[in-house]
Amino acid sequence: MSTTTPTFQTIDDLEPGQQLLVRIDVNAPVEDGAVQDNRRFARHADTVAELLADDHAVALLAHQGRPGRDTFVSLEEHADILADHLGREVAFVDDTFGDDALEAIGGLESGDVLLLENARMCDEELPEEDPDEKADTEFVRTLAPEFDAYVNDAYSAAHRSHASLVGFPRVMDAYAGRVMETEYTANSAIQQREFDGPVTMVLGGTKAEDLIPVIEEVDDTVDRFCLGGIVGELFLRAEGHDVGYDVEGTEFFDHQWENHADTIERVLEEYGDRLNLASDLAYEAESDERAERTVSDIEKGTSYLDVGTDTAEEYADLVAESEAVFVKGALGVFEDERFADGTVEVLSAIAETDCFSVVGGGDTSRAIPMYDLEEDDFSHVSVAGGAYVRALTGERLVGVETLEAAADSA
Ligand SMILES: Nc1ncnc2c1ncn2[C@@H]1O[C@H](COP(=O)(O)OP(=O)(O)O)[C@@H](O)[C@H]1O
Ligand SMILES: O=C(OP(=O)(O)O)[C@H](O)COP(=O)(O)O
Repeated sequence: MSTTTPTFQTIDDLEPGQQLLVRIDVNAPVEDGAVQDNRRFARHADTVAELLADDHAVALLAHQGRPGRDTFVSLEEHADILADHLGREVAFVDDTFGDDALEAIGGLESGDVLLLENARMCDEELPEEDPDEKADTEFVRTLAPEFDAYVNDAYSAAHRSHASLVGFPRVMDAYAGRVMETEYTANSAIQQREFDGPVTMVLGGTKAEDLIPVIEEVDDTVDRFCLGGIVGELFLRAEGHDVGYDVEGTEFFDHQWENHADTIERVLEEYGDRLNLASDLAYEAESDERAERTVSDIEKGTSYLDVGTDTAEEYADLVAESEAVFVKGALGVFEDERFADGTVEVLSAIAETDCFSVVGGGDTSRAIPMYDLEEDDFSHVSVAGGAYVRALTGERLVGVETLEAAADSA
C-alpha cells in the first residue's frame, strides 16, 4: 500500500522573507465574457496570505482555459477576484516572462503580490513533454533566476506536464503550497479506503478524455457508473444513438470522439453492465423552456444540456443506496437553472444520505453553494477534477512527482 505521507517539502520548510514564484490554479468558468469566482480563488488566497505573513514577495503564475476556447482569456480579472479574497492589492502584468514581467518582478518587495499573465499564452507552456524538456525552455530559464524558490499550490493541474508545473522544480528549490498539501493528503487517503457496500461513480462535465481511462482503472473498486454531460453523450453515440455530435456552436464532441472512439467502444463492451447511461435528455425548446426527449426518440442536430427527469431519478436512487459516491463533472449545464436538475438531484441525494462522498472539479463543486447545498454534507469537496480522479486510480501526478524529486535532490 502506498503511503499518504507526502515526501515533498512544504511552505513550512521555507526561510521567511524570500522572493517566491508560486504556481496556483485559478482556472475558472467564464460567463458572458466575465470570469466567475470558484472555490479555487479562496483556497489559494489562504496560501498567499500565509506566505505574506512570513514576509515573502510573491509572483503568481497560473493559466486560464485552453487556446482556441472561449474561456482562454487574460488573468486580469483573476487578480481582482484574488484581491477581494485577500483583502489587499494584487498587481497584474499582461506579460509572463518578457521585459514587462521582469520589470514588475524586479520591483517586488516583501508583502507584495503580483499575478503574471496566463501561462498558456506562452508557446512553450503547453505541449505535454518530459519535465527535463520543460525545464529547458526559455520560459523557465528566464523566470527561474528571478526567484529564491518555487511553490506549487496547483494540485488541480498537477496531472499536466506543462512548463509552469514541472519545469521549475527541476531547476529551483521547490515546495508544496497548502492547497497542494491538503488535496494530496485527502485524495491519497481516499484512494486507500475500502467499502463494504456499493460504490457509485458519477461522471459528467466536458472533459471526457480525462474520464474514459478512469472507468477501466477503478474497475476493482467501483460497482457502477452513472454517466451524463459530454462523456455520457459520447457513450450514447457509441451505442448508436444520434447524440454526441458537435452542432453549431459546440466544440466538445467530435475531436474527443476521433481520439477516443476505440476506447469508448471497448469500455462499453467490457463494462457495459456497470455503465448507466441516460434514458432521456433535456434541451432548450423554441419557447426557451426546458424540454425532454427519450433517447430512443433523439434527433441529431440538437444540443442536449442535461439528463432528463427519469434519468435524474434513476441516478439519485442508485446514489441513495450506495455506501460511497464519487462525483467528477456535472450531469448538465447547471449554471443555467433550467438545466441543473440532473446535477442538483444527484448532489441532493448524496447530501441526504450518510454515504462517504467526494465531489470534485473546479466547475462542478460550484453547484454546491449555487443550489444552497451544504459542503458539510459531503465527506470531501475537492477543487480538483482530473487530478482527483487520477489520484483515485492510484496514478502518480507528474506535478507531485517533480516536487518529490526536488526534495530528494535538495
Ligand atoms: N450537456 C452539456 N453540454 C455542455 N456543457 C455541459 C453539459 N453537461 C455538463 N456541462 C458542463 O460541464 C462543466 C463541468 O465540466 P468540467 O469542466 O469537465 O468539470 P470540472 O471543472 O468540474 O472538473 C459544467 O460547467 C457544465 O456546464
Ligand atoms: O480545471 C482544471 O482541471 P479540471 O477541470 O479537471 O478540474 C485544471 O485547471 C486543468 O485544466 P486543463 O484540463 O485545461 O488542463
